[in-house]
Amino acid sequence: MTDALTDKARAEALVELTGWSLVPGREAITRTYAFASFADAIGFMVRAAIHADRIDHHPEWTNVYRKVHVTLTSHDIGGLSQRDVELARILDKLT
Ligand SMILES: C[C@H](O)[C@H](O)[C@H]1CNC2=NC(N)=NC(=O)C2=N1
Repeated sequence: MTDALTDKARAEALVELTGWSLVPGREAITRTYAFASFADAIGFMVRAAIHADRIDHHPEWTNVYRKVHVTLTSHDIGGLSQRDVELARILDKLT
């Protein structure tokens, strides 16, 4: 379990996490990744899934052809936590 981000930590995270934005009306952040091919998008999802499971924090996501839409929130606390920031950093590194 983890605590909700403070307003300051949330603002700092959004500055650092280029390409991520708050989901209107939700305690969640979102980013869309675009890949060169469907195979690249699925390859990303497979690698990301292994990392997500390792840190026990799991994305909400959908794939449409070459794109992967990711939403991160901490269901346990009904809000944003450092675990969302950690997973966002990991996903960004995988691309
Ligand atoms: C018991 C287990 O650690 C929790 O249910 C984890 C699993 N993965 C999770 N993933 C996400 N995104 N939010 C959670 O609150 C969460 N909780």
